[in-house]
Amino acid sequence: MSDVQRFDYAGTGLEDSVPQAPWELVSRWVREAQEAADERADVYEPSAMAVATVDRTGLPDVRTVLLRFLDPRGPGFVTSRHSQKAAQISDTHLIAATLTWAPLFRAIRFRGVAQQIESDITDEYWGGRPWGSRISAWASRQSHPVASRQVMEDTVRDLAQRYPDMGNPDDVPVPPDWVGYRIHPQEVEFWAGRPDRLHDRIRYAAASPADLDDAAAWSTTRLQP
Ligand SMILES: Cc1cc2nc3c(=O)[nH]c(=O)nc-3n(C[C@H](O)[C@H](O)[C@H](O)COP(=O)(O)O)c2cc1C
Repeated sequence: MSDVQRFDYAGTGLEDSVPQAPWELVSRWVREAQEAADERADVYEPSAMAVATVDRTGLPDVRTVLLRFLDPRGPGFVTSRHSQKAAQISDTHLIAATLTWAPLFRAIRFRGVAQQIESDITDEYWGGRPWGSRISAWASRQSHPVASRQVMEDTVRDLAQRYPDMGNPDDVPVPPDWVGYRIHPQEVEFWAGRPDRLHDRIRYAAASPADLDDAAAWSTTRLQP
């Protein structure tokens, strides 16, 4: 890695005066990343979010999911109750995540507890997914072993016959393992890359998990890069 390319970061700084609660910045940075992805080839999958959980022995785990819900209660994603992450959430409730937009020199980190998202919200989202994705979700017992790819493809073929694509959101029923989690945060940190690695970091902290727009709950600290 010694020949790694080095280039300076020209992110927009976080001035000393930031909003009292993190919601305004979270929603603005997510929106700006999505707008940048529409306009720039170097910004793609702006919703990709690394989500860390902890198992019952204290061993951390991390994987990428897509940010699918964002409101003042925190960022949310969908997954399977069969997954390793769901088991870890059930065991410890602890969760952290980061959204990183390297070409924009920006990142946001969240730490907090996982909350299950209300099923009317995740069911509605289910109906908007492409038919093939809905079939694949039924076919997969996420994070469990399978003998071969052929086994999965055979399962998909059987399910496609059972739930054919009629072009309707309810062609494929919501599977029982379909679940969404949100990160109800206790800490939110904004990172803005600046020239000469003199980056900006502003951390919002609350005494306990709080809504992102609850001005009374949050205090801010500037951290050294
Ligand atoms: C770009 C990208 C997006 C992904 N989105 C999701 C997602 O939204 N939900 C999900 O359960 N897995 C998603 N995955 C797969 C996960 O990274 C992971 O493999 C899977 O959830 C199983 O993780 P677990 O065994 O730790 O539970 C995505 C992977 C990538 C690379």
